[in-house]
Amino acid sequence: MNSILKIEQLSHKYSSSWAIRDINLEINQTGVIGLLGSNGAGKSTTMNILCGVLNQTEGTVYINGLDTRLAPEEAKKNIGFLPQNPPVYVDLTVNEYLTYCAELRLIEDGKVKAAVAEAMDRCGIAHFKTRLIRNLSGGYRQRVGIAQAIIHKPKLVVMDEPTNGLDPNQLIEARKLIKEIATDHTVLLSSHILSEIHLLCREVIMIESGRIIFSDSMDAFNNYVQPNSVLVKMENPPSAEALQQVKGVTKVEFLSDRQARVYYDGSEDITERIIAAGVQHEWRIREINFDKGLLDDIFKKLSTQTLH
Ligand SMILES: Nc1ncnc2c1ncn2[C@@H]1O[C@H](COP(=O)(O)OP(=O)(O)OP(=O)(O)O)[C@@H](O)[C@H]1O
Repeated sequence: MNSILKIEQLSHKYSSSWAIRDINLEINQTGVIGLLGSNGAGKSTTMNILCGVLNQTEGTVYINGLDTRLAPEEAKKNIGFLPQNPPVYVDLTVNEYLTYCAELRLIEDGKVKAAVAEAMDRCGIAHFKTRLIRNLSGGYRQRVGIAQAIIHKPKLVVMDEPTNGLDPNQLIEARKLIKEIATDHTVLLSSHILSEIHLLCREVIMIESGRIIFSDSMDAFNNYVQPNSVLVKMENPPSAEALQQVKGVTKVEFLSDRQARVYYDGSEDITERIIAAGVQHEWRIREINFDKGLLDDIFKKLSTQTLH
């Protein structure tokens, strides 16, 4: 059977410098696969090549066994793409825009209506079908972007930083939708936020300076990386001493009035414990994330090794 995605020795050069170098990978299953890398690591370049938006300098991409250079139209039937800034036409209604996308995807005339209805249903936007896209919130626009990416039922759905810029509620909804989409599609999703990849992905591919430095399951990644701090945002924060009373917490640093970096002893249930204490003492916790600063340490650690 053909792999859903196979990349061989992919490299790309913009004018004089290489943005990605010798990327090799193969994906055979549904689920969410994370492409994790800091800004400028080469995520968008890789995704743009996969989706045929950019022509690679060297190497080959196969989608469902089809070489994207030799059979671009056929290969593209198997890909849906949600770019970093989706080209959503704001003067069209949701229904008009998705109908247009379905036609672009060469869905047969008689099947367009049903395809649009199914994509809207799946993305929870059917009730907004006659609304102009300009009048939708960021979260709903993002859903329209996801709907266009799945309208032709591609095997592979590529999403470039899909949760960027969403507020906490929209984030929760977007994650739920992406996980649901991944039950019968392969979703390749990029992010520079480790906690995002942690929450969403079955497998993780880390890219740094245009090269893959780690590629394995999330479990393998978790065994490898031991985060030891979380960032906690609170509306009504306690003193550092009070936070330090939570079992497992080893040190607390306030980064601003309402945000603390909380170091802990590696306990898996540290977030639950902080939340329970927060509820009990009314700290009004708004967000808890594994410390993003940590990513740099992981990159440093991995960059000095050859893990594939
Ligand atoms: N059109 C371009 N012309 C020249 N260099 C580019 C161009 N696009 C990207 N680059 C460079 O290629 C490298 C990889 O960029 P890319 O956008 O793929 O990274 P990224 O991981 O997606 O980062 P970000 O999250 O910031 O989008 C960077 O050094 C970037 O400056």
